[in-house]
Amino acid sequence: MSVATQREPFLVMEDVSKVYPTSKGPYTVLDGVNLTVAEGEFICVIGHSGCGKSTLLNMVAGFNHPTSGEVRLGSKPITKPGPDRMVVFQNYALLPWRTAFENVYLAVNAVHPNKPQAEKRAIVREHLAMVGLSEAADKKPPQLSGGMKQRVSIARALAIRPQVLILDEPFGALDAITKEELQEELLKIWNDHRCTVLMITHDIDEALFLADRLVMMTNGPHAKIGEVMEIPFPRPRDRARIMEDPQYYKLRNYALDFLYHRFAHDE
Ligand SMILES: Nc1ncnc2c1ncn2[C@@H]1O[C@H](COP(=O)(O)OP(=O)(O)OP(=O)(O)O)[C@@H](O)[C@H]1O
Repeated sequence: MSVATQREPFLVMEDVSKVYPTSKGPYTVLDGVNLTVAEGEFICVIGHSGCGKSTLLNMVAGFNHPTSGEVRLGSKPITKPGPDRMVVFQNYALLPWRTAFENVYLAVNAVHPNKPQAEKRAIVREHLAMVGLSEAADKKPPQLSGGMKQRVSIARALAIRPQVLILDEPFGALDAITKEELQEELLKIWNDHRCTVLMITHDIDEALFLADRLVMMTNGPHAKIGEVMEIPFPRPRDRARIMEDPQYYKLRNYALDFLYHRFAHDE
């Protein structure tokens, strides 16, 4: 039995479909997506480019709405963005003319305008420290490496203390070593704070290291959830140890087979 079925449903996608109007007529991206996520779960979503992963996560963020069906958090339908759900994008989305500190401060200030300034500054410092960026607080994004910029984005999202952290391929633009470092940091932060995480990735090894469950989407149009894989490795996870586990390769091959044989892309 999955973690989600053992616990109260927290985030629910119920029969979600999305149709975009296009010049060639209606284009059905998602068709009947159902997923129940428990509070504190770490979910990775994988699927070929264009199948609708961002469309789905944007509905959880509240930037986009289902054409039919419903996305609920707690028992409330999600209708608009809110500080209970924060998004980290692949391209960081930082203000380049503001320092790392200011980028995080602006978000904290937007959500807590009435908190005393000293308290807001303390929240910013705490979260920059959490991602190892205390020394770089006064640097602006052009002076930061890709990994550092993504750390600022993660600090900014977490400083709001969201219930759901949505990560849209956050490490896709980083080199392999930086990516592994950030995966370790994200996992440590998640272990300490346990918010619910939804993360899009194209990297099966990343998903196997991070997630409780891997959601595998079929190809679009009319994409849906093909399968959900339970990732059974105990936590805290150690990358070297799980890679020695024979189950690791079984799960990896299963996901690869799903993507490259059963739902191979046409092109
Ligand atoms: N506003 C829109 N109007 C029309 N079509 C759209 C719109 N937004 C997305 N699409 C189409 O919907 C499909 C799904 O897009 P989406 O970005 O959700 O996919 P994805 O799985 O996240 O892709 P990738 O992995 O490349 O980021 C694509 O074919 C895209 O062109």
